[in-house]
Amino acid sequence: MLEARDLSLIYCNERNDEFYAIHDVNFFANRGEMIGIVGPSGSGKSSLLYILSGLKKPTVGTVYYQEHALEVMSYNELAEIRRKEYGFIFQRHFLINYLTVLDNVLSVVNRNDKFWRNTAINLLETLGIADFANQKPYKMSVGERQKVAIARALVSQPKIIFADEPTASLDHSNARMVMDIFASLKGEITILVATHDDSILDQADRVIHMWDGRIAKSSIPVSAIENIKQSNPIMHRS
Ligand SMILES: Nc1ncnc2c1ncn2[C@@H]1O[C@H](COP(=O)(O)OP(=O)(O)OP(=O)(O)O)[C@@H](O)[C@H]1O
Repeated sequence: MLEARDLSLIYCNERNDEFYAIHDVNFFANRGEMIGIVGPSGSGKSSLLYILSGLKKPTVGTVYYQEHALEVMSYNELAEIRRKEYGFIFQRHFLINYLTVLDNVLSVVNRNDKFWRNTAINLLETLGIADFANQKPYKMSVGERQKVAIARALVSQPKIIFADEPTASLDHSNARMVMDIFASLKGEITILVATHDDSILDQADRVIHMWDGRIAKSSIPVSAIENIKQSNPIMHRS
């Protein structure tokens, strides 16, 4: 569904030396997979998400969405894919402070359509913030605003969610709730979660570990191995 070949992203520092934010990365995500991207600060997690979603162009390499190279798409084609098929949760939430919470969530769909309004209200209820629907986001806590951003990413029923530190401002139980929501969506929706906290990724199908812009290793969480064993009697016996 999403594939990247030979990606590098090169910046220049103030002395004009080149350095690699992303270095020779190859990546694929199948439909419905939940993939964690972990690594320390500065290891390239956000850069990788931005490149995979077409928000940033790599210096080298190509990203393919459903086998179409993003680099040959027109600005409008790419914008259309981002609007209809991708959901984004950024580290900065980019909420619109003069709109209500409900209208922020509806800002990515047709806000006058009853179906989307009901979908948005259901999401706010699931996330425990329905009482804030008619409030402005600046009156809410950071964690509550993060949940609004999560509802906005999910409301259009995207095919892929790109989530950059989606639980960063949440306490443990709210982080768990958000990861449970993601886990309930995987299978249908592809979910990429960048985080420095790998403890939230126990329900991921795969975790890739970034280090200095490279994928240092890829691993499968223990719970995902258990699921594979249960669905595969030969593995289960061993
Ligand atoms: N616009 C930019 N100009 C120059 N360097 C940048 C730019 N954006 C990112 N970098 C550098 O690229 C490297 C990777 O950054 P990136 O934000 O992708 O890492 P990260 O793992 O997401 O970090 P964090 O967890 O702190 O968000 C870092 O060294 C960062 O300073």
